[in-house]
Amino acid sequence: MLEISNLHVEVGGREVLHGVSLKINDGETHVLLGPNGSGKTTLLRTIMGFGSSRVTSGKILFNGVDVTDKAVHERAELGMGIMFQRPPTISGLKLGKFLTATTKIGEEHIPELAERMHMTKFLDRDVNAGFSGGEIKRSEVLQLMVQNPSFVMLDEPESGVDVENMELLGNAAATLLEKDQHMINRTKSGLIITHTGYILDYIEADVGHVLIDGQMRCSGNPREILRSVKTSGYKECIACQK
Ligand SMILES: Nc1ncnc2c1ncn2[C@@H]1O[C@H](COP(=O)(O)OP(=O)(O)OP(=O)(O)O)[C@@H](O)[C@H]1O
Repeated sequence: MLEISNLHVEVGGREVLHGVSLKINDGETHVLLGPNGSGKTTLLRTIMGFGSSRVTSGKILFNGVDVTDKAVHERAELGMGIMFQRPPTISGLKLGKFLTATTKIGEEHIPELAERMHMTKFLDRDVNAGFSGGEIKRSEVLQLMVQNPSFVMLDEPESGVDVENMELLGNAAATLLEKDQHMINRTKSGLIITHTGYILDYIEADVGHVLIDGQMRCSGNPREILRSVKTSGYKECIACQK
């Protein structure tokens, strides 16, 4: 579904990603770990096409289409969706109107999904205006549910979320990624940034990657990588690479 080759990316005039390659097949979920500031969010924003990230070389193929120079809305049309770590407030735009404008599954499904994400009373509020940390996460996942992307990117879905909301978000993310379907029938793929790995209690991920200083240093079993990082920090990954 997604194939990134030798991607170099500048942000604010400085190269942040130094030749990142990544392949995610149909139905696979990958998790991305790495120290603060290593370039994880930059990678997701670059895949989605946000202008702040400038691709200086390399290529992003999505279902065989070269999207490297495509606009965000074109990538969204092709089936990409992202949950931001810190989404902006959109004053003057009600969440309900936003969902109606962006839905791919039909607006008749919005009330039921809003209810599932405990967001019904937020539909009349401006997008993210005064939302708490957990409410923002629920709003972001609700937006993805109505957009129904085939490639789902989640940037730290666990941060600032209490135990009950984690369960709600984790189960919703599993639905987004069709985790109830057998692998061979699954059409959705995902890339999830996590520091804690809590999301892995709800989503069985297939591959884990470690990004350090803008380079992929390691790929493998996500739970093994997480265990190693929790025990020894990222120095094991650096030593292993060397
Ligand atoms: N607009 C910008 N201008 C300058 N530098 C930027 C800009 N956006 C990001 N950066 C820098 O790029 C580097 C990578 O940032 P990024 O947000 O991708 O890291 P991250 O791995 O997601 O970190 P975290 O785990 O803390 O969320 C950081 O050093 C950050 O300060």
